[in-house]
Amino acid sequence: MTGTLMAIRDGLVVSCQAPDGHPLRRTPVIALLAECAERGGAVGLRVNHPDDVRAVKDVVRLPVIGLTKVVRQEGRALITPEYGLAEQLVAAGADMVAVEATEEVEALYGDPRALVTRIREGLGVQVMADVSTLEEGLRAWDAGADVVSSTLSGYTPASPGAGGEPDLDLVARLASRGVRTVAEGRLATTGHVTTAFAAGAWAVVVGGAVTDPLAITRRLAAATPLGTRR
Ligand SMILES: CC(=O)N[C@H](C=O)[C@@H](O)[C@H](O)[C@H](O)COP(=O)(O)O
Repeated sequence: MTGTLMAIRDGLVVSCQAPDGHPLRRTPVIALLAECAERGGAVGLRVNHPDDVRAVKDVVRLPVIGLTKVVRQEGRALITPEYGLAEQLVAAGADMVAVEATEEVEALYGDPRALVTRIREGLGVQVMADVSTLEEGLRAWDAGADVVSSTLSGYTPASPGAGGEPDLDLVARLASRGVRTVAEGRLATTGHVTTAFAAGAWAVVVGGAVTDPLAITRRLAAATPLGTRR
């Protein structure tokens, strides 16, 4: 095994993203977040959209897991549901591509396992399959995904939210079935990180807890006497 998978093994990947409408939603800002992550000891980055991938690759040497979120009128955004999007990410310099392998995406775009195979073979990059349940993870792994990530647990109808906590139980269940598994989604403390690795994680991905000062401020402000009275 080579490439990005080996580079991120046992390490921290920082997801450098900001949604539309967020004050940090500017490509140069995303590149600055990536630089902070690199200096802080991250071993990889997760970046949304070819423009941001290109800007980040210009300033850091870390491997980049690229994805493109497809925003829908209703419901959450889907993660790289089409081959053309993966092609653009790789052209922009992505070292690995993250695609969603959920029941939801299957209903709208067809079997994500075919997409996993097509990207691996057609673009020659490793694929991270973002899933929300054990079944989705096992299917993606059987289809040849290089690594499966718990990214979407808590965000699909098939996976009720875990009360704001990361779904490390899913990580443990996938890992115990021999699936190379990344712990991602709502990791916010060093305890989450160590528990994830104890559960068998290959790597961890942390986003908002590192890169979202708006959310961090909201959380801390809510704990003040003023915040609790609101
Ligand atoms: C659900 C979804 O679309 N997750 C996205 C996937 O790329 C990102 O918005 C998250 O920031 C990322 O998964 C890291 O998670 P957290 O920010 O909770 O550490």
